[in-house]
Amino acid sequence: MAANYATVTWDQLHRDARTLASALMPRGPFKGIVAVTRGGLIPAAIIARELDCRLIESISVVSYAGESAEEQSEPVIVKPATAAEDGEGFLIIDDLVDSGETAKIVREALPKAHFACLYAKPSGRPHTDQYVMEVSQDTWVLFPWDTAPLFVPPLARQSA
Ligand SMILES: O=P(O)(O)OC[C@H]1O[C@H](OP(=O)(O)OP(=O)(O)O)[C@H](O)[C@@H]1O
Ligand SMILES: Nc1nc2[nH]cnc2c(=O)[nH]1
Ligand SMILES: [Mg+2]
Repeated sequence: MAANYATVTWDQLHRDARTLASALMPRGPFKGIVAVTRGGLIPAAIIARELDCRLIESISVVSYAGESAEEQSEPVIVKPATAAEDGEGFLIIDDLVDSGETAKIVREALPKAHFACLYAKPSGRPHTDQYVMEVSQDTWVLFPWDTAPLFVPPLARQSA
């Protein structure tokens, strides 16, 4: 279990993706973007719009989860990014790097591509070329697609 949770709203995610797009501008234009499924899909769509990039490829990576969603095993590429070849001129987008294992396997497949993500935990930082915000290793990031608003009873009505 993570010690902390950081909730990212749709607004915040959109702002952070635009911030990343802006930081990526001087490195472009890119031949195309490779989205790392599934978490990289929405950030990649926002960044592709800002960079006016229309060639979008995906690399499908699956980490077969353990008992809890926060336990992950070795990631496996189940669909390669064929259109990106060795990655030259391409931008890889994921939502975050945590252990860095996903980024490592994706970069091995596309060694010449530039890797960028929104959030980076310390262990993942060496595996990304760029990120927007650092998050501590003991924080679990809750993305808007993983969460829903929930009724919370008033404090006065909660039993001890
Ligand atoms: O640095 P790591 O420890 O490898 O963790 C980061 C990866 O974990 C999450 O994906 P996940 O495997 O949960 O799958 P999803 O993107 O399909 O939700 C996230 O989207 C990153 O791709
Ligand atoms: N949603 C989510 N998925 C992850 N995969 C690895 N780390 C994380 C995290 O902090 N949040
Ligand atoms: Mg992912």
